[in-house]
Amino acid sequence: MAGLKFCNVSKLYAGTPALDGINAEIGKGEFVALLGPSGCGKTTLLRLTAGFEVPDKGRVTLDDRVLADGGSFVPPEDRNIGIVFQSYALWPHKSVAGNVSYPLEVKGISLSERKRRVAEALDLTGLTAFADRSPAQLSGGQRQRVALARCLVADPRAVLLDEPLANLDLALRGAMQEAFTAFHQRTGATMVYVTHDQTEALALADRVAVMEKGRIRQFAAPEDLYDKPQDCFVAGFVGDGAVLPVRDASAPAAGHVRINVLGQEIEARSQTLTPTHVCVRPEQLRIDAEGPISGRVTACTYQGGRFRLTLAAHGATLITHAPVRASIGDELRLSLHRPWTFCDPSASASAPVEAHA
Ligand SMILES: Nc1ncnc2c1ncn2[C@@H]1O[C@H](COP(=O)(O)OP(=O)(O)OP(=O)(O)O)[C@@H](O)[C@H]1O
Repeated sequence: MAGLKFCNVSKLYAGTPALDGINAEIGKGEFVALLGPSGCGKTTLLRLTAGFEVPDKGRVTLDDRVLADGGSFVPPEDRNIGIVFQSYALWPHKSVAGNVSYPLEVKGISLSERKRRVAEALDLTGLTAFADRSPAQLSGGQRQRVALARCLVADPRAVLLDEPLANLDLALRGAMQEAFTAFHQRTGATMVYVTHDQTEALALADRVAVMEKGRIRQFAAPEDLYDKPQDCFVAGFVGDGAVLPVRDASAPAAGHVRINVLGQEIEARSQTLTPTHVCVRPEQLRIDAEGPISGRVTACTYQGGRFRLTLAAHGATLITHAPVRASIGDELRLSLHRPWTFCDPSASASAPVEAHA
């Protein structure tokens, strides 16, 4: 399996950029998720990789083979890239084995070789027992696994997955996420997975590219996106919590700053000496009878094993977790523990941003 590289790739629709100068490298065998709000360009980047779209600018390479670059363009059928769609796209009149075998028949592979490769793909996707069933006799998750097996049987150099779990219910999505992870570990395939569901992206991928308005805002491991977001968009889009402007930063030691936030001077983590914002995750804001910050509960929702509290404090909206239910209007004391700061001069210096739940 090969690595994918995007150099300064742009795509315009009617003069409006759907992709705007994408630079990214996806390593051989890496599982990468493209995450972002609707319309940010995730599907366009995937379609461009598959060869269904031609970039207006830039170069796409797979394992050092140029797929698209100015005048040169490799058509989809010659890229050897597998694609799994949300809609499964199975042949209804063919059996599971027949569906999986089809790409090999088209390539003129011999019957014995086809049988061997189909058996291997069915085994990898846990479908051996369903080989003779028709797609109509399968659940949604099983159909999606047939689509995955059919894509893999051709031994693609990379696998692209476009919101493959969007049509499944929550329980099945969880089971399929585990199936994808197990599958990736067994095959070592290079996988690019499009989703607007951050839980799915953070759970599955080695690295996540967070996109907004046709650009990649940050491309990092899930834990780094959550713990060390580089700008207000990523801090607000990934994970829960609040993003607040900071004042009067000073740097006592490398990796640390003292900042003024919520009326307190506190120590925060930082890679910059001049932070403009702080990202406060719920676990960094603790209910603490001795805490210096006062907050009023404005919402309380049960999240299974804990309550999520929304609080108004110093003109900002904060999020924390509590083991017991709180009432709207309760006044709580809070303390803040080593949040992460970053420099994002393009964001408004005074407007607090509430992160996504
Ligand atoms: N064929 C097209 N013609 C014109 N505009 C398009 C076309 N395809 C996509 N766009 C526009 O390009 C932008 C990026 O679309 P894209 O489908 O890549 O977004 P996305 O991040 O995949 O969104 P979603 O999560 O809703 O699928 C959007 O503004 C969209 O309206």
